[in-house]
Amino acid sequence: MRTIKVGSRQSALALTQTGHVINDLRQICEREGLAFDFEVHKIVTKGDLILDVTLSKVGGKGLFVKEIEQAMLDHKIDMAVHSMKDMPSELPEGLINGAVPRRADPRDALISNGGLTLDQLPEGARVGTSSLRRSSQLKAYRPDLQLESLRGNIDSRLRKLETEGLDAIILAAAGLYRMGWEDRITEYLSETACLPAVGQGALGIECREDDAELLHLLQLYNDPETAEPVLAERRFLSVLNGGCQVPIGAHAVWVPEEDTDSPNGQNKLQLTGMVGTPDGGLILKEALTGKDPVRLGEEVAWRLIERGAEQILAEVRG
Ligand SMILES: NCc1[nH]cc(CCC(=O)O)c1CC(=O)O
Repeated sequence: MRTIKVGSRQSALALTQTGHVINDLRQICEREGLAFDFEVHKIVTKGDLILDVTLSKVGGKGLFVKEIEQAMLDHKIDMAVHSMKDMPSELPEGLINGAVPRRADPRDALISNGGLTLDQLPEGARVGTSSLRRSSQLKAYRPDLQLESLRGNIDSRLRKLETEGLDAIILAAAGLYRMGWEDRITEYLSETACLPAVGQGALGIECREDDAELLHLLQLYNDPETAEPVLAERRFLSVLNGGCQVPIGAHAVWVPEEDTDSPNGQNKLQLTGMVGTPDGGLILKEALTGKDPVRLGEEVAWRLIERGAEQILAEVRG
């Protein structure tokens, strides 16, 4: 019996996600007759220590994962569960993404006081979000809204809806579901109003690339129907050299291929990508379909680059 040491951040969401994954893995082990046990090791990351600072000011990709990756390389832990949208596009030498489990709801959710939808919020309403992607798109959709910075873990963000006198906040639906707090959701935002972050709602499971035993288990947990769209989104992001601190969004879904004789209707991917200015004055959006997730991600990124995406991003990074 091997005990897999699972590293996790201490936030309620991270520990809950890690717990869900361990439950799933235990079930696979039972079904397949594999002898693994699991124990959680809590790790404090740089991102956790500066939760009250606007992330775009701190900069640096992978603020929440560096310490965890070092512990893995040092064999202090064997694997870690990450929110895909917090995972840097390039992993350090020696580590790989061993599985992408089935994706949860990728949409952003509005949590408002009094149950008002985005369209019903009063003129000049104060909406909390720390994400440039969300504020850019919301300002484009409703230029009258006052976007306020909102940082912290999702539990403290929900509290701030009351304590900071905000009219509404925006959070990822997936995080609320995993915490069992989906009853707080007032409205799921459409992709027209707010295209989600790359990888939103998906998890990634990182481990050492030479850990064949663990990789065998993780392969049984991988969901290709999630992994491929997420790969397209992540390729898109890395061509634009983005992270979660720039106003970039993307979402890929499976769509039926119209021009096929196959009775089952073979599927292809449809990727929508966006880059916006922080003030919402300009939102560039492109959607394409294709079979190869990597090429699709690149093509959507190139289309946006042709339309000036790199100038927008250069200004944001300024
Ligand atoms: N940036 C923090 C973060 N990372 C993952 C989630 C939610 C879960 C997910 O998107 O998978 C959140 C909170 C949020 O954006 O509301």
